[in-house]
Amino acid sequence: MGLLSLGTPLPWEEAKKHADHVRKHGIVQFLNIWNRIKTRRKDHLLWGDEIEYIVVKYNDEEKGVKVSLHAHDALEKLQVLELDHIAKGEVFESSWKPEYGRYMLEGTPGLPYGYTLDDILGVEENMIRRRRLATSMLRPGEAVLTLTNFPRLGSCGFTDPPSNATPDAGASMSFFIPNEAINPHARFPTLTANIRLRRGSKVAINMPIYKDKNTPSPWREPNPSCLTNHCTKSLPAAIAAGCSNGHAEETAEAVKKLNKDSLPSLPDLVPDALPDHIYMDAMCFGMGCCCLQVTFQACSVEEARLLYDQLAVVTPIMMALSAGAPIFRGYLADVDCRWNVISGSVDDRTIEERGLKPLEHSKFRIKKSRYDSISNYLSPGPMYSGGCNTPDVANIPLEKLASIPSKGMEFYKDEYNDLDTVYDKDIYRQLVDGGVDDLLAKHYAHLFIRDPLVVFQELLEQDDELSSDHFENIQSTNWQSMRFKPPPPSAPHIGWRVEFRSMEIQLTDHENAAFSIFVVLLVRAILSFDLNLYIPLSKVDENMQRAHSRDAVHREKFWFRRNCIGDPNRKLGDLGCKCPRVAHQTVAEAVYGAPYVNGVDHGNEDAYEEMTVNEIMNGKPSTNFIGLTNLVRRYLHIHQPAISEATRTKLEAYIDVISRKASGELKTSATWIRDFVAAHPGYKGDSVVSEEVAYDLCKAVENLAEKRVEGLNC
Ligand SMILES: Nc1ncnc2c1ncn2[C@@H]1O[C@H](COP(=O)(O)OP(=O)(O)OP(=O)(O)O)[C@@H](O)[C@H]1O
Ligand SMILES: N[C@@H](CCC(=O)O)C(=O)O
Ligand SMILES: N[C@@H](CS)C(=O)O
Repeated sequence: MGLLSLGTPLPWEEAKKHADHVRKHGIVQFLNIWNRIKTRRKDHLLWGDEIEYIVVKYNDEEKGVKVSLHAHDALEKLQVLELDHIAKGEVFESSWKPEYGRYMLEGTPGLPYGYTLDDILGVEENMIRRRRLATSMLRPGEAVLTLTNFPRLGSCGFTDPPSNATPDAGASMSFFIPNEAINPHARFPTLTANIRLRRGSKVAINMPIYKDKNTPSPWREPNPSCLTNHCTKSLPAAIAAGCSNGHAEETAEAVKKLNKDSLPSLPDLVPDALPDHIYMDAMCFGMGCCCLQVTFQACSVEEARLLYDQLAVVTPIMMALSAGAPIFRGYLADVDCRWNVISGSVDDRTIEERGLKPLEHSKFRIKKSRYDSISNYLSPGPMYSGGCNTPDVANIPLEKLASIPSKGMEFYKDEYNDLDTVYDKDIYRQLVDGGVDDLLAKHYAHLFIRDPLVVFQELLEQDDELSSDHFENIQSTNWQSMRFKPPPPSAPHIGWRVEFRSMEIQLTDHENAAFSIFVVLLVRAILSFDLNLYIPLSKVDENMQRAHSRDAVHREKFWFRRNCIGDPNRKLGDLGCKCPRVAHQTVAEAVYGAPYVNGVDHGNEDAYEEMTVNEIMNGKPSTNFIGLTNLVRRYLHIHQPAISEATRTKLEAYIDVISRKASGELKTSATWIRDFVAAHPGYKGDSVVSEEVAYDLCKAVENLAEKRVEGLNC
């Protein structure tokens, strides 16, 4: 959930006139923050998770399931409860925010978790209590699910209470998504409308259909009956108004041929709808999906930059492992993740920016949607990363660190920052003149090529010393696989944070806890062993696409470093370890249990290769690659005497979930859902997920999460 400012949102024609103002002041606001706290050190490694929920409403007699638009009322009750506690000066155990869908909730811990390993063990319990609390606010017949996508989102009559799509009006002008399904907070409909208007057409998302034994080939989606019933009168106008997307001539032809009594297949009617694909035309199809995000506070800006980079490499791997979205609009898709759907759902680039026409009115050719994988690494490299953890750099002022001419800096920039990312030169100059180094200036000058999408009349003029609203406006509508978050000016106690954003929500709290805790422990291992996970960003992008495909854990390989150990001879004490028992150990001793032998352990220092998820997570003995789960285990092992046996056993149980998902012993959520559909007696092998199948699926997911049935999967 992003910036929730309130006021009168400007329509796109007005908002765009203020884009330069928002950008310019946004950068001034960032510079004010930067110059105030860039040298701040020794913040604690706090962290928190964000869980997104879908609320469904069952009709047990008819075996029906809808998304419940009353979730919004439950959210209001949750927020009142939270505010009551705050008014009494108490901390409430959870915090609740709106999300894009009116049928969604977002819950976080009331306060971020602390940095001890015992703190980590409270996470699952907190998630369980959050689920119970949210459930207690529901109406009869409703349930809270942690399901990445509601399987029939956008199918006929998918909301409770019923509502109709209005393709000739409303924020998204969707054939499938009614306005009522969108959260009424001004941010969400305004984002929706302004993305469409800026783009010059509706968004167009096409996910390949999963070809089952009875799925026709080629598959041309019949016009959904709801489209026929509700929209025939206004359809020609709606298609012409919302759907031209650079195909104006084809659209005009389709409209001419339109016969209201016998509608042709969807691709015949709507030029954006591709044969053999599930077509989606609205922001809700993506932003109405649920994810699991984890935010970390780093001890310093340098450490935050390092974590941003290293974790970015891991985002596709964790996405593949957490895959949970095999069904869209009531059809089985040949993909397992939400990522490309969301990416398409907020793709506000104009035709020129997308490279379909020469640049005339737009300023840049832009390769990616606002929602996508990161485009720049931020850290000059592990050797300068240690921040407050590394005694030998802890006392060097940041200005000096950034200006040290180093082979490392050149190396990381040239070899790994290889996406040739477009950035705004004027903003880059504004940042550099304001004291920001090249890498960070390029990062923000890239994010700031985007226009602000939601501009509130009342918030145009701000005190740039006190507010970061203009900065957050652009920052929070760059939805990338990682987010680098400066401290807000209003909360001086908060430090530099990074947000890990690629994971899909898991069906159970145990799995959500396992994924969150694994990323937390990986952060510890990265910092303790000064790991080096860098590969070229172009390879990270390739990995992101591979992670998206069906059963990527078994069927794909991913680029990864053969050697993750930065400097095997470095002493743990030099990396900030204060424990006298292990501080004298080298990284190689800690990781491999033996001193480093040149060339034997690591081969070519900088090589990367394609590995399966199992190899990346559990190790590849033939190349001595230890695997991320084992690195995490080694981190726990070296601290063994300080960790109680009980804590160690519980942590191992979480690591084990990840390890067994990687090995295929446990199914991903997506595979579990696919298998459920395939085995359902009502499924006809034709890729169609009927409401009856969806009902039983939602019930099964609810039972699994509520532990009414023994963990089928975990
Ligand atoms: N100082 C902190 N250090 C680490 N994590 C924090 C800190 N403060 C809050 N968090 C955690 O960060 C997560 C996101 O909280 P935040 O209030 O930043 O949400 P947000 O603005 O909705 O973020 P985003 O829009 O980027 O997802 C929560 O899990 C919260 O517990
Ligand atoms: N729901 C979105 C994330 C929304 C946000 O950025 O807060 C997702 O699944 O990735
Ligand atoms: N929830 C996301 C997408 S609308 C945001 O507010 O940024």
